[in-house]
Amino acid sequence: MQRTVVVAGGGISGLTACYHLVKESNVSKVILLEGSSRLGGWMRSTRTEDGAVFEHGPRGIRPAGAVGRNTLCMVSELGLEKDILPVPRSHPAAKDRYLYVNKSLHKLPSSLGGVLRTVPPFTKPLFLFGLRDLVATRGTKEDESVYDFVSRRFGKELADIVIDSLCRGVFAGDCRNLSVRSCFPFLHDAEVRRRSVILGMATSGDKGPVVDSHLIKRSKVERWSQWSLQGGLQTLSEALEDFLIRKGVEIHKESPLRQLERTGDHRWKIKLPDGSLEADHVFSALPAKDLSRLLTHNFEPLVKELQQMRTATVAVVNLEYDGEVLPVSGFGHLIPSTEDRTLLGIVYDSEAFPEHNKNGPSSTRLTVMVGGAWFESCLGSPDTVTPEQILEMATTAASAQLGVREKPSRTIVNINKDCIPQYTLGHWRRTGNISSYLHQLSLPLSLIGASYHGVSVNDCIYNAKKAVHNLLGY
Ligand SMILES: Cc1cc2nc3c(=O)[nH]c(=O)nc-3n(C[C@H](O)[C@H](O)[C@H](O)COP(=O)(O)OP(=O)(O)OC[C@H]3O[C@@H](n4cnc5c(N)ncnc54)[C@H](O)[C@@H]3O)c2cc1C
Ligand SMILES: C=Cc1c2[nH]c(c1C)Cc1[nH]c(c(CCC(=O)O)c1C)Cc1[nH]c(c(C)c1CCC(=O)O)Cc1[nH]c(c(C)c1C=C)C2
Repeated sequence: MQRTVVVAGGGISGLTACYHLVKESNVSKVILLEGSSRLGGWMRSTRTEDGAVFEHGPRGIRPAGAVGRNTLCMVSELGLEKDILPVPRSHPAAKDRYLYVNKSLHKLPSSLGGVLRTVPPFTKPLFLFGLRDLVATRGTKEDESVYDFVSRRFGKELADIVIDSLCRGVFAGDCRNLSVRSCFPFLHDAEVRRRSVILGMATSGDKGPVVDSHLIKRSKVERWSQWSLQGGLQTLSEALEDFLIRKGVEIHKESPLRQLERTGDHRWKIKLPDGSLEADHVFSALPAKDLSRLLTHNFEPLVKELQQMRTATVAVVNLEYDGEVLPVSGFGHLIPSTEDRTLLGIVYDSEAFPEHNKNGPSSTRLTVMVGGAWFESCLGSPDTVTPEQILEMATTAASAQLGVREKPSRTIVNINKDCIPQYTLGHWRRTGNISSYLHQLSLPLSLIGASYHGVSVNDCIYNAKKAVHNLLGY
């Protein structure tokens, strides 16, 4: 096909779209336009001279489900099997997760015994919350906040402690504003199908396509919970970049799109700071807000929907300490908003991926996550808060919550502005309206990226592939 396709945005979504465009189609030209000086977007790892790796964005990918298997297939095709660092489900860094409530750490139950007895910070055994779900009636609203849904089906205590924390640990968001239908579609579907979340999930199975590869089989046999790569997850975006260069994709860094408009002959004209180019089809892998700023007034209905999409800012603080300083082993701990609104949680990175520790004597690496949906109300504008302020909060938290009295030997602070989309109430309607609009106008525009149908790396990769397949008519 004699066509030029432009992919806007070189995060993991845009890179994956280019990957499938050159691998599976005969599009004559693929052009990737990235505004910054590097590819990968939020997938960003710092590698130090003494061998340590620090993640500033995603740090672990789940192998489970259709989306998890799809990512593993791409990893194999890119020749990265040798670089995989798996964490088995039996490892403390997979099964031991903590909540910081009433100024102390509480391990979340990971066995049946723990669910049957009362364990702090809860006032009754967790299975009793489940009994309520089995008898609760089906909800009547088209959409509901995650908080309201869980309070209604499992009770307020579970919503206040567990669900509040979970939403902070995945979306850095407030469960009172997030949509259950869009953030946790399996919960919504389970209620619709079986009237009970527990029954619905017990009977849902894994309906993804049956793809099997050596790596997928290995992930099942070794029962992986999550994985990373030697050199950090940035190794994945770098491998994609190398592949695209080899396949002749035109990659333009420091080329932020300024405007996207239609030409008289139904093509796109893309304005860049130093000129313009034309394309037959555009994949936008940009955050929704950024895309809304590029579209001219002819696309007002689309712009309006995109403008309503919200994001949250997270300050990510990497701390390294000499020696083993943690009082517990595990994945990390989350802090419910009732305990501390500003501090979201702490990941114990060196537990899951000791391979990323510096060479030589033992060390501990932690990541403290700060702000999220509470950033502006607690800390003010991300443009005025200083890295020193954030670092002070992070080291104080490590000291108060984990008893780490030592001074960190290395620190890195990043204020990731607008880094996580917030699927608020009605998100499903907004994405539905956008699809109908693009379809009605037969616009040669595909929207991919974390803004729409899932924020995890797996979701971004899966949805980018699906959009390319839709274009190719698969
Ligand atoms: C702190 C943090 C921790 C996370 N942890 C995990 C985790 O453990 N596991 C997991 O699965 N997921 C995690 N995620 C989520 C996941 O990393 C992201 O959702 C995903 O990387 C988003 O990828 P994307 O390509 O859709 O968007 P982005 O990474 O935002 O990429 C968009 C790209 O578009 C570019 N751009 C913007 N405007 C323009 C323009 N006008 N012209 C050209 N280019 C432009 C940007 O520079 C950027 O490179 C985490 C995210 C964050 C922020
Ligand atoms: C405290 C803030 C955050 C932590 N991680 C993230 C934020 C905002 C981002 C994030 N974490 C996960 C995902 C992907 C979800 C997926 O569907 O694959 C994203 C975008 C994984 C995750 N992390 C935690 C949970 C419960 C999950 C869900 C999936 C899983 O069970 O693995 C817990 C958790 N996250 C953070 C901490 C400190 C923490 C503690 C237990 C950091």
